[in-house]
Amino acid sequence: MIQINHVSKRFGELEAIKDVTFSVPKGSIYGLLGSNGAGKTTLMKMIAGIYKQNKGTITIDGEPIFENIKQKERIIFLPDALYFFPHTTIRQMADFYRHIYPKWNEERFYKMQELFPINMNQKIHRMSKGMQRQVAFWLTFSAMPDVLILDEPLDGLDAVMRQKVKNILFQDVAEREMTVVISSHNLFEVEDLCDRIGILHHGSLIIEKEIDNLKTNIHKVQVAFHGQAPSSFFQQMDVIYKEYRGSVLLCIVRGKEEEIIAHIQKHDPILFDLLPLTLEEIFIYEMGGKGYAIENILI
Ligand SMILES: Nc1ncnc2c1ncn2[C@@H]1O[C@H](COP(=O)(O)OP(=O)(O)OP(=O)(O)O)[C@@H](O)[C@H]1O
Repeated sequence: MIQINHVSKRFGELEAIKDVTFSVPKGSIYGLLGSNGAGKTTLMKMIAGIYKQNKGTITIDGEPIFENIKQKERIIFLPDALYFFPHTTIRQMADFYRHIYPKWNEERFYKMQELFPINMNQKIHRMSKGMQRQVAFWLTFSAMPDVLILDEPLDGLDAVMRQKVKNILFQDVAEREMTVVISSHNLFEVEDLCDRIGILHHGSLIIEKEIDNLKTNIHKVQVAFHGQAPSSFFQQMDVIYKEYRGSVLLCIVRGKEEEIIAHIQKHDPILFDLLPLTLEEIFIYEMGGKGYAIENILI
């Protein structure tokens, strides 16, 4: 279990993370979302023990992580910009990982050659960006971390390789209860991978929910009336966005599905549809509610 408790982080005058609290249960996948510069990488670097928070506590299975070698041997942080030692081969990097990570699994490393079709004696710096990312996953999965922190993890991988990596990730979460934190701007991927998400905005956690719960409380409504929508239509409904497309009114509404349907039907619409939102749409409208400009992007 990763526990983040009232954590703040400053860079000089900038408060990059402001009083953030959440937890990630063992054996689950947590998606960290947010606009550019929201603080995702900073938070992940603190969870990985690379940065020290100015306030609050971060623990993994009850123990603080910063400068804790025993804990760090259980964690791997895969940054968006990968780093390998210059001129090393995959085999040489694997030998390095074997000394660093006590749970390194040499048998798994060899077995994964079938999944990552790259010669292990090839020099990594000569490989393409996507191949280097494959190597990073190959080494990471062979190191058998208990906690895996992934910053924009699947960038640069082709569709087949993305699926292979996701399968191993799911397998490690299900079979050995690996705990994963992922940050990504690809919300379709996050939706597919994560059990729970947190949205960061200007360093604060503005939403923190299970993906399934997130979707049950926000809906897209398409409705039309004879003439304009009656003013009472907007009362008693938590409309977070609205836009007219000709005579059709498109709204994003917070609330329970059955209550929204009952309210709308009371107003005798000539057309009415209630549609689910994708995670990408939820992200856009929730961010809109926090002052992030979203005009005319209803999809
Ligand atoms: N080492 C640092 N020194 C000073 N400021 C920093 C440092 N690292 C990050 N910041 C600042 O902290 C804020 C959060 O940055 P961070 O990289 O955590 O955002 P992010 O959510 O990962 O963004 P993106 O989605 O664009 O990658 C930004 O304003 C950034 O300029």
